[in-house]
Amino acid sequence: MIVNSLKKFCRVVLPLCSHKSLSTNVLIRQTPAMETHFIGHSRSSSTSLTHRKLVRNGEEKKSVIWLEGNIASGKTTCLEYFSKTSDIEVLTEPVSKWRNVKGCNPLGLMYQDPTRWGLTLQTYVQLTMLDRHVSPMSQPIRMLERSIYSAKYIFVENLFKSGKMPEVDFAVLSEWFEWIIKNIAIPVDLIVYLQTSPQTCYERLKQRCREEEKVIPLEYLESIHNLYEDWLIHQKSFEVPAPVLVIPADHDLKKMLHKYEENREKILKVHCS
Ligand SMILES: Nc1ncnc2c1ncn2[C@@H]1O[C@H](COP(=O)(O)OP(=O)(O)O)[C@@H](O)[C@H]1O
Ligand SMILES: Nc1ccn([C@H]2C[C@H](O)[C@@H](COP(=O)(O)O)O2)c(=O)n1
Repeated sequence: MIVNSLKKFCRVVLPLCSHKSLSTNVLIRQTPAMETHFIGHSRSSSTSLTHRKLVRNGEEKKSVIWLEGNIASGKTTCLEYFSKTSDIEVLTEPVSKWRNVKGCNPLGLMYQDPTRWGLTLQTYVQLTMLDRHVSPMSQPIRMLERSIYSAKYIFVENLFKSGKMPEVDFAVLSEWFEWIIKNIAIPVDLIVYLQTSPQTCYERLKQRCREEEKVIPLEYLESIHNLYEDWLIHQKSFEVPAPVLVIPADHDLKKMLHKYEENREKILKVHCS
């Protein structure tokens, strides 16, 4: 019955979108260490629904950029910076929902007991991120904090690989994820990866002092970091659905704001290409 409802939903949503595939091959341009660089888009995927531009019945083309990075790498701060630009809409992760769904806190529960609550949180993350991905765009460019892809390839994967998610929970989440990306258009034109050291994130996490995250050890951030590097830098773990722009992000705030400005054109060029 759920599958039928989703199929019905797709019949409504999918006609709003047209899919345009990129024909680029893997291209890694070598640059000096710590410089911003692009990593080309690999079409290793088995799905034909990757990399697409959202076109709504003859309206102008819209572009979607995902901002990816470790916990407390500075994604929200970066989005805040770009939110001041006209023509860009910024969607942050719905963390407030993850902390409060009908008075319950799945994020907090997950950190307290990942084996029991990992599935609960990640099911909700999957739903709320999907809602973000298919919501109508109000501007020509959308910058979205993370994605349904990183939820699965980084966070669910980490729970499972570290032995904290039962096999059956992982199997159910995986089937849901595969069904979603096969049947629902998830637009993306560019992935911006804020590349930080786990140590930097650890310090920023402590400084941010989110109650639920007080239990996070450095090793957790190291695991998330390694999964991100394998996915977006080495491109050896999972499908990468768009080209990747890597921005080294260990610098202080002032330098980072400067770097965002330096990269503005590269990021926004995606809309003209
Ligand atoms: N370049 C930076 N240098 C130092 N602190 C930073 C920098 N960028 C962000 N912060 C701080 O680090 C914490 C995490 O940043 P945030 O943007 O919330 O990360 P994320 O959204 O990736 O979790 C916040 O307290 C923020 O003010
Ligand atoms: N699929 C996900 C996505 C995020 N989280 C956690 C990680 C953080 O504690 C919090 C928000 O992340 P941030 O924006 O601060 O990087 O949500 C998760 O467990 N699973």
